[in-house]
Order: sequence, then C-alpha cells, then structure tokens
Amino acid sequence: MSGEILAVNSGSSSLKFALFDAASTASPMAMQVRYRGQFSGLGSRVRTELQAGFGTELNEEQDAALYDVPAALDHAGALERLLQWVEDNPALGDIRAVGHRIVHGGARYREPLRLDAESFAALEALNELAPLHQPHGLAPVRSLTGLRPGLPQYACFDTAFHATQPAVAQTFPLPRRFREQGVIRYGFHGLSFDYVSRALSAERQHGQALPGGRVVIAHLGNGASLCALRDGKSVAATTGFTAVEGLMMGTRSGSLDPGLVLHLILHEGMSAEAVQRLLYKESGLLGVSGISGDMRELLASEAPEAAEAIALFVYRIVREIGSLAAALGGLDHLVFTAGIGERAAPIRAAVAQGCEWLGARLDDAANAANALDIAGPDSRLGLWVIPTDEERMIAWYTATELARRT
Ligand SMILES: Nc1ncnc2c1ncn2[C@@H]1O[C@H](COP(=O)(O)OP(=O)(O)O)[C@@H](O)[C@H]1O
Ligand SMILES: CC(=O)OP(=O)(O)O
Ligand SMILES: [Mg+2]
Repeated sequence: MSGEILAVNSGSSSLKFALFDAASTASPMAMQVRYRGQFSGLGSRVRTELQAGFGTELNEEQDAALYDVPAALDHAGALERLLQWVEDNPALGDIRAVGHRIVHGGARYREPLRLDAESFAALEALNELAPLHQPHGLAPVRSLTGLRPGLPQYACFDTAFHATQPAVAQTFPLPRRFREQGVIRYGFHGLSFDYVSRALSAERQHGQALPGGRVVIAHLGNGASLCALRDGKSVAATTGFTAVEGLMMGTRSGSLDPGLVLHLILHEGMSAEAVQRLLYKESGLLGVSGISGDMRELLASEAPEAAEAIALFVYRIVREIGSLAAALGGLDHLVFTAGIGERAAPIRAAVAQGCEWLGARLDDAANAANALDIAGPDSRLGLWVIPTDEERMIAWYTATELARRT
C-alpha cells in the first residue's frame, strides 16, 4: 500500500507525531519512519522539536515552517498545522490514514478501531476518566473529521495491552455490580509497554541476555507507571481505573488513601472539581517540591524540596516494583523507558539500588551513557534502557487495520 500513515500521540500537554511508510507492515519494527516531531507546552507556551527527517528531501526552511506557530496553540490547532504542512510538502507523500493514541477505551473498546460518529461519542463519554488525556486525544480527531471527512482515522488504546491481565489483577474489592458495570483496573501506557516488550524480546534473541520471562517495565515520563509482564503479556500494572493511580507522577499524586479523598470533600469542604485538580495537576513532583513537575528541573535544583520530591518518586517506584515482583513470583528483567527512564541516569541508579535485594547490580558507566544494557556482570537481574516508540505502535496498528479493510 503506498502513502503514509500519520501517527499522533496526544499527551497531556504535548503532541508527538510521526509519518511512517504505509507499505512496511510486516512487523512494528519493520515500519519505515519518514519524519518525526513534537509540539510541547500546548495550551500554554508552545515549544517545538524536530526529531528527525529520515530520507525526506526537506530543506531547513521547509522543516522550520512547521514550527512557525503562534505561542498559544492547542492539540487540535497543532494537528491542523501539521496536516497543512504535510500537504504543502509533497516530498512527505500522501497521508492514507491517521492513527491516534486514545488513552481510554473503557469496557467497550480494546482493539484498534476505525473512528466514526458513534465510537467518537462513546469515547467522549469517557473524558472524565482521563481528564488530562481523553479530551486532548479526541480534539484532533474532531478537527480532522471536519477538515478531511474522507480520511480514515483510527484509535489505538492505551488500555488495550492490559486486556490479558487475569481477573484477580483487574478487580477492585467492591460490590460485584461495579465490576459488571466496567469498574475495573484498566491500566495505561499500553502502547509503550507493547513496543518496549517487543524491543526487549528482539534484543534478548540476539544478545547474551539473562533468561527468564518475568519482566517489569518502568514507563517514567510525565505520566509514570509500571507493568508486570509474563512472556510478553501484561499480568498487572500500577495504573488502574484511571491514570492517576499508582506511582507518583509529574503533577499527579498516584495512589492515595481513599479515606483522604473523602476527608477532603466531607471535612475540608473541597469540591469534587477542586479535588480533581489537586490530584491531577497540583500533586506529584510539582506538589511535593513546590518547584516543578519536570524531572530535569528538579535534578538541576539544589533545593532540599527538590531532593525530597525525587526521593519520594524513587521510593514509590521501588515499593511498587516489589509488589509486582511478588505478583510475578520473582523478577528476571527490569526495563526503563520514557523521558525520565531513558535519560535520567541518577533516577535509574537510585531505583537499581533499591532493587539490590532482587539481584540488581548496575554497570555505572553504561548507566551514565544511557546504554541499552546497563546490568553489571554480577547482576542477577537484567537491567535495560529501551527508548519507547508509541508512534510506531500506533502506525503499525493503523496500517494493519487499513490493510485488512482494503
Ligand atoms: N535528560 C533528562 N534528564 C532527566 N529527565 C528528563 C530528561 N529528558 C526528559 N526528562 C524528563 O522526562 C519527562 C517527560 O517525559 P516524556 O516521556 O516526554 O513525557 P510525556 O510523554 O508524558 O509528555 C519530564 O519529567 C522531563 O523532565
Ligand atoms: C496515560 C498517561 O499517563 O499518559 P502520559 O504519560 O502521556 O501523560
Ligand atoms: Mg507519554
């Protein structure tokens, strides 16, 4: 199939995108990437970043034109700009279909899905379950539908990868009717875990890696979560019904005592909206440090509050790795991914130190270099840094669905 797949990864304040050759669908790893970039700071002060053009014939001026954007831009605006720019540059090829990362598929949607009015409305009804993500993921779908009604658009769900979890890992200890209504632990960052798990298995096939199929992947970005995998399939995750559960994140609290939430509402007089803002936007690294939710800034800071926030971030990760190792009955490999996991060597070092009881021994030089294999020769635990590629999974699922229908 000729043409390009545009993969759109809408985050809470960023839109990452990539163009892939629609013909190269043998496996996700075989998909040929043509262009990648990113808009960040959406909704406040937009920054843009060209990651790379791969074999495309654009000059600097053509590249720069994409990022000549107004300072205030939202997700839909960024996508409109992107679409216009692709169409202005024939060297990039024709877009055959657009694949979107949609964070929550709810009880109804797991598999990649061609979007239409009905499914769009059903997904919009889930906005409150992922208030930092779902509306931002859907806004570009709506604007594209208006601009290019004939262009096929697909949704790829963050929740899909976790469908393999056993019931015991998905169930809340609530009355049965809740489960029947779809109140379960869905789990998120699934496109990232899906990619990293495949990349790990490819590496282990041609390396001298330690054996064993019990893996924890630590996706540490603005949002952060852990996934426990057995033989490449998700068996448990730290995120739950929503992506506020689990680890401490950039601005999200992670797991709390539910009694505390009740206390805030019943005794502190906070409105539900104020609690939502507190838990999603004012907590985590930002709330504890009082400085920033951005790990780079905290690592660069000498304030004791920054160190305290980092220590709590690491402590929560180490405790949850212990919990997932228990669920797996042991641990063979620990993989770090996403912004912090891929680039923050001091955080990986602290987490690895907290996992010495599991046999972790870091190779300090490899860790400092963000190398792929960061386990020391005496490590009983495989330790890895694998850059995630959610866009690749979105493109592959989209191309596969498109090929099935044509
Ligand atoms: N070199 C680095 N050192 C430490 N942290 C980094 C580095 N580069 C990026 N990060 C952190 O990664 C996080 C963003 O990760 P990312 O995966 O891009 O998040 P998202 O996709 O959720 O927007 C931020 O906390 C940022 O500070
Ligand atoms: C679901 C989620 O937390 O996503 P992100 O890390 O992109 O914010
Ligand atoms: Mg992300």
